Amino acid sequence: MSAPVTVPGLDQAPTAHPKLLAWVREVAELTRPDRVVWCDGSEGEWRRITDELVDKQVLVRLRQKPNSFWARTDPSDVARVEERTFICSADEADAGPTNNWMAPAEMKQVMTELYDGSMRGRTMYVVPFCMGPLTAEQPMFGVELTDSPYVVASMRIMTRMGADVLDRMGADASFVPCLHSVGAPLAPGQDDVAWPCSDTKYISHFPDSREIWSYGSGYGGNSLLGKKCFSLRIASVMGRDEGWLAEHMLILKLTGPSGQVKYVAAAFPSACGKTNLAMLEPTIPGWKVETLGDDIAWMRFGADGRLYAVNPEFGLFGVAPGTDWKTNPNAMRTLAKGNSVFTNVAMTDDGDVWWEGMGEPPAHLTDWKGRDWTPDSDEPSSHPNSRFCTPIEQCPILADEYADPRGVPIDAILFGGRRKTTIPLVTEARDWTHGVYLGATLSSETTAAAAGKVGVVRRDPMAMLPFIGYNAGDYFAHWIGMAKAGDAAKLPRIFYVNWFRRGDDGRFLWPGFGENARVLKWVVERIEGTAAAVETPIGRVPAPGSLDVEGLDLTAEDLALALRVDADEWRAEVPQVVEWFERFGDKLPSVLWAELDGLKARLDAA
Ligand SMILES: Nc1nc2c(ncn2[C@@H]2O[C@H](COP(=O)(O)OP(=O)(O)OP(=O)(O)O)[C@@H](O)[C@H]2O)c(=O)[nH]1
Ligand SMILES: O=C([O-])CC(=O)C(=O)O
Ligand SMILES: [Mn+2]
Repeated sequence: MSAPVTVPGLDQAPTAHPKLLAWVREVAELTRPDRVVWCDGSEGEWRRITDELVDKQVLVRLRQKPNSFWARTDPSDVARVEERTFICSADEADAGPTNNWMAPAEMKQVMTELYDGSMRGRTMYVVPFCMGPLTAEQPMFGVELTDSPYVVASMRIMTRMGADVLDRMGADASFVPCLHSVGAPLAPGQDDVAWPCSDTKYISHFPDSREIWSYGSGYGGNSLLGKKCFSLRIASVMGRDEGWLAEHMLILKLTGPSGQVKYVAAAFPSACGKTNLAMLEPTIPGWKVETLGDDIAWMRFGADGRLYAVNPEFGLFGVAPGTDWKTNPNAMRTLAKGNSVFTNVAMTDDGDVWWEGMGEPPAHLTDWKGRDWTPDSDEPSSHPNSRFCTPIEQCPILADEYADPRGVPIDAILFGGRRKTTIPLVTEARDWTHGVYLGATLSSETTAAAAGKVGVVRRDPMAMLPFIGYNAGDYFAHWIGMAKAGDAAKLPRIFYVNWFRRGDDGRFLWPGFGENARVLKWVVERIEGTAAAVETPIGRVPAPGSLDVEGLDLTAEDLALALRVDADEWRAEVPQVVEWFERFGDKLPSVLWAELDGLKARLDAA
């Protein structure tokens, strides 16, 4: 046991919450920071922290965007580390076959040794935050203790953070304790590096006690603990226990030409198009999209039996490359307002940001590793997982309902992945169970959003593979069971989309982006019963002529290829699904095996 210590700031707590006070003291005594700062989320605090980061050359102030900054990480610390992410449930079976597991006591012992003195020479910030509106009946509080001022600045953008939260917490609200250290203590007089981190990394979750311990990485998904760690991994466990869903989904509001409004949630794996769809500018006249969320949806049934979704986040943490005035003008408008942090993109000579996909590159840039870059350089100027972090309230098409703690009633759920072959542009599930089957067997090619090989097809159920905080077999059963909790007639309809199918020559068959509004239109017309579909072994696809392609520059052949259901390709998929399902043993709901049997029978008859 460490003796009680005096740490400047530790006792200046603007709260009387005994549990919070005790925990902050305990962590300070373990990690030994030079001082403790209780964050109030104010403008002045933001200025102090960003000024200090600019002084230390961790951030560069952008001259072309107001109150915005350029950050470069250590080249080794650029993405989520799934290999180092752990679900430490008391019972190993509760983590299931898709998660890394270690016993909670063992993990705590390992990490306590790592945290011992890990904040020496640094400031420990206390960041009180709330996921979802503070006006919710039961606000979802978290407190992150971190030795990274970059994390504090980013948390202020991504969450509702600061004094209001602490006030609302009072003296007894429960909160999720989130401990984060970059794992790079400084000896007296030792110079700091621009991006401290450690080769040893652990992103650990304790679902039984609802705690998060993160060590060694400063990168977004590993360090902004309100996001993937709390709002998906821990919240999915809360949802299992309390009868709701925490999902990796965007939320959008779609208004059609006759004024009809539909709310759509869509789950695509990381770097597979959520932010783009959430901010879509429809190419078809009379249709309008408004944004509610671009990454996470918490969904629960309302008293009226409908499924309501809330976006727990306060900012956008979007993939930079590919974002441009043509593909996502609303993101560009959001960023133009400033107040943003850009990480691992390139900087122009006049102090703006640049990344691949923005059109003609300038003659000279500073690349994400800080080197001179010209169009002749061998490597891209920006890391493929470089990100913008920007306030969602700056989004010019943010829907009014965003701030409503009741959320919006979801009419359709889309599942989607990145597949070069096999998966058609859009398929409608026959019913809820079939929809859950489509989600449970979702597959996608891996992207740069996680460390590891890119382009490998893997199953990514509901786009939640790296984010389900418990046994995925139980998670499927939870999804199936949701049908009973709600009003069956009012359940969202489920669809499966793929914007990424390619021709033999490697080009995308479907133009995507704003043109995806045409698929949304078909979805709405299916719900309203006005669009035709054909039954296929895998589900319902648009009948010829039912997908609006008027004015679209797309050959009939490419459209047919994008929509095609090829029985041979699907027969090849079946053994992969069998192998996938077998991993869950008797945890897999038998209705999913029955769905697979049905598919096999239909393919045999095809
Ligand atoms: N071809 C094609 N590419 C797309 C489409 N939508 C998005 N992309 C590209 O896919 C990449 C990722 O898109 P995002 O919208 O940022 O993906 P995301 O799902 O929000 O990613 P995370 O923030 O990691 O969860 C970007 O490079 C986009 O340009 C589309 O409809 N067609
Ligand atoms: O979590 C992150 O670091 C970024 C992100 O949104 C994802 O990878 O899905
Ligand atoms: Mn995104």
